[in-house]
Amino acid sequence: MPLSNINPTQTKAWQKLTEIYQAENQQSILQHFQNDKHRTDNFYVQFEDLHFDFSKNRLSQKAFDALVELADEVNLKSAIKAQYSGEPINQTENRPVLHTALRTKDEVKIDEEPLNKLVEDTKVRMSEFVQKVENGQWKGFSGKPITDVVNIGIGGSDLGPQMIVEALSFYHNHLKTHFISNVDGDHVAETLKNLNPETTLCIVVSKSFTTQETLTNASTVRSWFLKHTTKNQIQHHFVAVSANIVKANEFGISSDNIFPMWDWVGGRFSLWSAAGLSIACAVGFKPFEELLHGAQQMDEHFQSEDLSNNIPVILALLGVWYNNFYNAESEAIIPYTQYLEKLAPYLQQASMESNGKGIDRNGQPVDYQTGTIVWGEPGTNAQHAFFQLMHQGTKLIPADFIGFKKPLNQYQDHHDILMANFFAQTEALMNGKSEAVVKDELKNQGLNSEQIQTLTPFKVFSGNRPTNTIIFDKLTPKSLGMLIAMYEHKIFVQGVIWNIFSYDQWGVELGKQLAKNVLKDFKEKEIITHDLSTSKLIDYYKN
Ligand SMILES: O=P(O)(O)OC[C@H]1O[C@H](O)[C@H](O)[C@@H](O)[C@@H]1O
Repeated sequence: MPLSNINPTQTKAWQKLTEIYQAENQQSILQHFQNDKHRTDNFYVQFEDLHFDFSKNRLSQKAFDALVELADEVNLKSAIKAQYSGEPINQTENRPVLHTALRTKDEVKIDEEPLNKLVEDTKVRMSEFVQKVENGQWKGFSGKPITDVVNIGIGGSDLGPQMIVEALSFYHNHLKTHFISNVDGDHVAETLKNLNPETTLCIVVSKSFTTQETLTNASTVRSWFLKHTTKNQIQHHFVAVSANIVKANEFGISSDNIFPMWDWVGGRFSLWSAAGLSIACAVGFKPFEELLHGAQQMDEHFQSEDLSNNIPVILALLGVWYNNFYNAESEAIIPYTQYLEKLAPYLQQASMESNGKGIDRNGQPVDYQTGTIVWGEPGTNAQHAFFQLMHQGTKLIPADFIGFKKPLNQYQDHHDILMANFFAQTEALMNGKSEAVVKDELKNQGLNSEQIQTLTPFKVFSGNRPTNTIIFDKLTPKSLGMLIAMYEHKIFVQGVIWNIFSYDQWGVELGKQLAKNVLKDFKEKEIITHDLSTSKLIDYYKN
């Protein structure tokens, strides 16, 4: 059964939400606290070691209830069922969406064909491979063990693995992991500079094995190897992860060295598959399985928990509330750990490639806003960069603050300062600072009344800026798996509500197509018609 096809703005719940918004949008978060003494109990969910507090939002209980009704009215529950049961909910590509099958023990089938064995067999192969590389059994052409692993891929074949590898740095083994993604030759050059071909292993990750950037980078790295070794021995240094075995073979990678990807796993959701081989190489296979286990726990929560107590659903509904009623354009992700430096770039692809769509599931242009702009940086650095705008700017930027109770390294004093900032920022964003308080402070500093009058407006914080607080005990492979699966499901829920297809990405094709034409212009002097502006610019580049 396809996903239901409901314009969200035509639902009863949307009507209700519009009325609630009109009646309540002038109420501050602080007023909501005054109106509801149990707000901190009502607006939080504890699941495993995940503490999710959403009390600091411009949201009354009534608005929250209506948002849950919206999820109900667009048949979210049956959409979740459809996804997990392998129905082709990626309709424009006629594919199921089953990255969740990579982390479940339940039986999963597509058209009566069970997938579990495929998944398990691949995991066994991955585990054996990783073990060999880790313990030095896998040798380079000159008989030396591998010291460096290079992931060559782009988009989903890079961002997820790279983000996780970086996030789990604390758990790394002796292997050094590198990522080459950009077709910019400087990226390859800088990476190869410090590598020894004798001890380097490349994992070429490309679901299609036709991606221009990845093939260009992989060919350059292959040539680098061929300067030092023979064609036959290259097998010691190249493995591939792909759904296109033929193309990977053509590139020169033997079938024994190819790990499968499947069309029922979208690129940006593929880190749980063999696309995560670089993760497993960096931390070992067991921690990789713990990552999957964390994600699987979040899957269970998402599937079985009531909508009103369901963390990804609540996150998604809050996003819709701000995007469609408060007209917020973006949302910030602020992890208070340097390990999650790559979380925002990863979520940009996961979210913006999924929900950056303007055509609904009827094939009609939508007349409401869809995908938000996702951005962010770790705290406290972000505080010294863009928090000025979040505190006093004219834009409403709802933010997720992600923190951990315990640090991974020994510097507890640092962690206390970090977390003090974490709590203080959400407090400041919500409470702001009133004119009266500012005036008092300036008076105490000895300023005269004229000076106080002049300075006060600049020092006032309006507050009322919403945040979610997400706290785990510790950054572990398991908690990381939960966190990432939580955002995956948030994205899915929003796509269902906005009545768009979240799992295709046609919008990336046009640029690729035109780049091929431009390249032809560079190389073959064959003139292709461009618009005047582009022609002039190409001419400038060529001459
Ligand atoms: O894995 P590949 O087939 O090389 O694709 C790599 C990436 O390129 C595409 O253009 C898409 O935008 C991404 O969703 C995808 O992850």
